[in-house]
Amino acid sequence: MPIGNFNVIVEREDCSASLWRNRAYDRLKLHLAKEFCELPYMSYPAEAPNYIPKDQFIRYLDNYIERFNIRPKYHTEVKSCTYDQDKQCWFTLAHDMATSVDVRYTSRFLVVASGENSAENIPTIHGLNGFAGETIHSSRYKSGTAYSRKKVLVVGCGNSGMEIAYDLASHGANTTIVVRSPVHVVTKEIIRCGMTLVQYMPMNTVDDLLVRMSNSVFGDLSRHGIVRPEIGPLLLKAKTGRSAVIDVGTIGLIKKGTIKVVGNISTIKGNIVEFDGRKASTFDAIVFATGYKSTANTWLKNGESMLNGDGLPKKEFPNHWKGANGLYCAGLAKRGLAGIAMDSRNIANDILSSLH
Ligand SMILES: NC(=O)C1=CN([C@@H]2O[C@H](COP(=O)(O)OP(=O)(O)OC[C@H]3O[C@@H](n4cnc5c(N)ncnc54)[C@H](OP(=O)(O)O)[C@@H]3O)[C@@H](O)[C@H]2O)C=CC1
Ligand SMILES: O=C(O)C(=O)Cc1c[nH]c2ccccc12
Repeated sequence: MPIGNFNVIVEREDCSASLWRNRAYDRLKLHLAKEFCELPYMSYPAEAPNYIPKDQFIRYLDNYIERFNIRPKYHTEVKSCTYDQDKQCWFTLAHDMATSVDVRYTSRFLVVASGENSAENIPTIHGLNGFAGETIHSSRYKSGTAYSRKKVLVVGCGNSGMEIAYDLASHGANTTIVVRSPVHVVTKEIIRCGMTLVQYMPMNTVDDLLVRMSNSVFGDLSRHGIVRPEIGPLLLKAKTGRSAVIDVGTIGLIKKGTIKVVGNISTIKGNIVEFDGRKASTFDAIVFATGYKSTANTWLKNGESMLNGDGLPKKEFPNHWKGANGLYCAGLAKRGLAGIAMDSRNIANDILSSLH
């Protein structure tokens, strides 16, 4: 039956908790099909330190759904989720983008797993509206090919900014990156080691080790404008949600002078960007690798028991993952991969116990 812009509504009762728990995966695969294959770490030259062949990554995803018997619902966008007090269930309106069909799900449980990294966050910067060049958020960045020989400023030195800066420089862009705060640069082996050890040892002991190992790999980067935070990488993640950055080759290019590091932007005038404590430069393009916002509050209609207006949990960790009426959230506590794993276990156990 036609409703608004949509063509057909299909009634379905088979929505399981796992389907919603895996909404993030669903989105990932959708992106993969359309865009991911062109993202920086897929397009690195094969000799780059962390190069992952595209087919290997896709194989990993396929193995994952097979191993856990997940049936992802691809190309589907959730429009709204509302709790129906009378029927005591969650009512979800979704849109199948492949067929332009609307699908209605009813479920006893609803798990919000749409992530902290949902909508682009672009900061307010004086003069940005009048910037004469191109501006793009990291979420829409695909490859450095189009930026060859251009002067590009990357704003933000999280994992996105550092990867994109490497990709731009590898494609011959004259690349500068804004590093405004202290950051922990690590290797993927070091962070993996830390995530394993912290399951058995105190966090500060592990953090000490991670900082020592990282310093021995990268040396003191302060003369290049990169300073370590006072607290270790794992505690920083737990306290502030800020991730360590896995180097993909960017640090080598910074040391060589191929990628330049600058401090915070103070103002933009035409195509001239001025920085704190440093003279201004002109740029052809600015890539905003300035992070994301949750958007769960836009489609979750009566989730006040769990989320605030920013689409993040109201309750403090570790009690953030459960709302009222079978509502849960996984991966919204800014606790990284370990936090997501913890949420998933709590939610699965809670659902299991309420089914008995
Ligand atoms: N290969 C991987 O594993 C990858 C993982 N990720 C993950 O995805 C998530 C999102 O990452 P990402 O997109 O990098 O976003 P992040 O939120 O991690 O980083 C945003 C960066 O932008 C900076 N920033 C924000 N506003 C400004 C501003 N006005 N001026 C200057 N700098 C600013 C922040 O600095 P400040 O700290 O000062 O606020 C921070 O360095 C993270 O968890 C990350 O670890 C992302 C890419 C690849
Ligand atoms: O779990 C997190 O988010 C962490 O901060 C540790 C971590 C796991 N995988 C990563 C990839 C890039 C940077 C940090 C991590």
